[in-house]
Amino acid sequence: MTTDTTTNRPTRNDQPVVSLRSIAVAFGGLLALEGIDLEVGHGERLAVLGPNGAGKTTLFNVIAGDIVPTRGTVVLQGRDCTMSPSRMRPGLGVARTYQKTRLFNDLTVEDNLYLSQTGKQRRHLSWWRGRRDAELRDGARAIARRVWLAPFVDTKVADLSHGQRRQLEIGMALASDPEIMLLDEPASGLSRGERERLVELIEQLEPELTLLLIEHDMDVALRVADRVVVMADGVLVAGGTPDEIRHDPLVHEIYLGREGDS
Ligand SMILES: Nc1ncnc2c1ncn2[C@@H]1O[C@H](COP(=O)(O)OP(=O)(O)OP(=O)(O)O)[C@@H](O)[C@H]1O
Repeated sequence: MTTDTTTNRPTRNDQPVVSLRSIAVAFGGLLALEGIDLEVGHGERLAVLGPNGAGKTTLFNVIAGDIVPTRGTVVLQGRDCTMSPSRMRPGLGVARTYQKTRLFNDLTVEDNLYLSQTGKQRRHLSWWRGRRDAELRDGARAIARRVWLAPFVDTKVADLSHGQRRQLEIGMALASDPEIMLLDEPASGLSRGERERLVELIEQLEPELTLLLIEHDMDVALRVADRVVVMADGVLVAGGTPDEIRHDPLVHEIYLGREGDS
């Protein structure tokens, strides 16, 4: 494996970008994940489906370093990262969004994006040194354009619509220039029109970006993904193309059946 000396990240090769091997996570007596083997390729768009409590967020927490697995190995871009803490993961190319919004409501869109770039300071001091404030301002506005918020750079987050906040959260994650992006229920609580816009936004992100998406909305998940895995009770129970998953009776029983019950 070679390393890009400017970013200190492993460079692209044929290895999977994300490789989880025999992952288990126990919370006391509860096994939230068990025997998870999962590989995600460069630029792949993977949707993770499953009913409440299936283990989807725990899976993301393991990839993002928020949880050290009880057993198993996490390999990101060829590097064993099992024990590396979450603060190191952006340097390994990982960014994520959360179910609950983590924006600064009283600041503008530009200020939020500005600050999300300065967050790199801790991670890439060499990157930060010599950069002028104006460059970071330019960077913030460039990210706003990437997430279709250019007309709102001077708008306070508190005055954005729910959908625009989701767009901004994706922008905040993009600010660390990630190779792997974890989107945790980006469409939750959005109107039909907002969901449509979000799907289009996600679809036009750079094809090189590897994307993992947790989404309860099957329509959103199956449109955005080129591969889907389904979880239930901490294990992977199905996987395939969106079309295969759409017609899988087991998936209907496990996922849609339970969702319909709730
Ligand atoms: N920090 C924790 N401590 C104890 N139990 C936890 C913790 N985090 C998650 N769990 C439990 O682990 C299981 C999996 O939770 P997880 O949040 O990963 O599921 P999920 O598929 O993301 O659910 P949802 O769709 O509701 O977000 C659940 O039973 C949950 O209660």
